[in-house]
Amino acid sequence: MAKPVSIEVWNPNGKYRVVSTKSMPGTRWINLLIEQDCRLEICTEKKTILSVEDIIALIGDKCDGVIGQLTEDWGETLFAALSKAGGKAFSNMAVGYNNVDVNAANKYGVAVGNTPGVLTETTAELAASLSLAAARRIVEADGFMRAGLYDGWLPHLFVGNLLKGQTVGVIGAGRIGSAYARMMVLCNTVEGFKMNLIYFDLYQSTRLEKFVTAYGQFLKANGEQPVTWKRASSMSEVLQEADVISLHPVLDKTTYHLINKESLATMKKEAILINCSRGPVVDEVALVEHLKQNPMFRVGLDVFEDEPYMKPGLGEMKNAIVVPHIASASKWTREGMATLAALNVLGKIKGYPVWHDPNRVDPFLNENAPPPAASPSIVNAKALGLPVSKL
Ligand SMILES: NC(=O)c1ccc[n+]([C@@H]2O[C@H](COP(=O)([O-])OP(=O)(O)OC[C@H]3O[C@@H](n4cnc5c(N)ncnc54)[C@H](O)[C@@H]3O)[C@@H](O)[C@H]2O)c1
Ligand SMILES: O=C(O)[C@H](O)CO
Repeated sequence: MAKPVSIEVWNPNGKYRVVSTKSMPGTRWINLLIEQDCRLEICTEKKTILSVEDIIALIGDKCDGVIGQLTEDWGETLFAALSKAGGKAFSNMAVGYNNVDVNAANKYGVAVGNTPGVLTETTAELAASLSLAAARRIVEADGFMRAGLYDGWLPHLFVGNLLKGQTVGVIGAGRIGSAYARMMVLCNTVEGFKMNLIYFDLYQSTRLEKFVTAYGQFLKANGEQPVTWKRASSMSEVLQEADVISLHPVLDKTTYHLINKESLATMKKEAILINCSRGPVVDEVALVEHLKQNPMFRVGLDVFEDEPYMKPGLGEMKNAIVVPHIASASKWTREGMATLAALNVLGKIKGYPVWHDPNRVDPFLNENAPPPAASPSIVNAKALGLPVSKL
């Protein structure tokens, strides 16, 4: 028998039982559920990553829906348990759902939600921060100051890279990759870094191309060097040409170890590599070796191959900046992710249709109006034949 797991209960007499495997930021998501007659149980276990057995215990005998986390293994076992308990909905509190076996969810008729859009800019900002920190060696310089090593200005002290006029490469120019590219090239209110853009994606990003073209024209009209863009025909073209490369694809079998010993060898010796997508997109052992061999090559990593661990040697590399998967960690975004995840589950429980455009979820995030009667983003809506909202 599974060990009981500690919980906090909201609205004990609610008709629908919804479980959240973690406490999530904000209270709007809680209020939205309890106003719609849900009994909400939030797991309060102290351990960071719940096991499949813990989650089975949380699901229990009757459960209408679960809000879960990207650290959990949502496969056949959990979807079978949820379905047996009468559950019809699961939502990750994340846009990435490589921890979810969507085929298993389909088999048990469980809708799978994710939280796109609300984290696009926040994640892109962290990728941009890592790019700047790596280019200007901020973490190294901070450590130097704290160690009391600074004894006066020197011409060679922590010389880094000027981004202006260099080329930024983006692999995976979807929502986040495009937002990052726009930040590195141009910006609506300030000048941006005026980098030229090269990107590789399975699909053309015409919106991004238009932005960069318009900014290039603006610069030219003002007597400045225009920025340029190029859609690469292969990832290797980006790796060879770009000075800063940021990874933003989904993780699947086409992107596993996209960056490996061979592809690293094709990059510029002083290139900067940023990963805010998923750890296994990079072969981390090969990366550590590359960092050792190329001290001017720098990386900024938010995600790791075997989270929460780093491969041996990575933590000692001065040319690596490492942060603990915090790219979406702004208050507004995390509260919004919680709201979207809760509404995904609630929508399915209430029999609402699925929102027609998961790239435009703003109406669900407006705190001053009730959310639309729809699930914001269900990734297997088509496979389950769920109706789409006409709102
Ligand atoms: N570090 C974090 O905290 C954090 C936060 C948010 C998202 N993410 C990760 O970022 C990913 C992207 O999020 P998004 O909202 O931009 O998703 P998105 O679906 O808008 O973009 C993903 C892009 O990857 C492209 N792609 C897929 N396979 C590819 C391949 N083989 N080569 C090149 N491009 C490929 C797709 O065509 C798409 O344009 C998520 O799946 C998630 O894993 C991480
Ligand atoms: O996929 C995601 O959403 C991130 O990894 C966490 O925000």
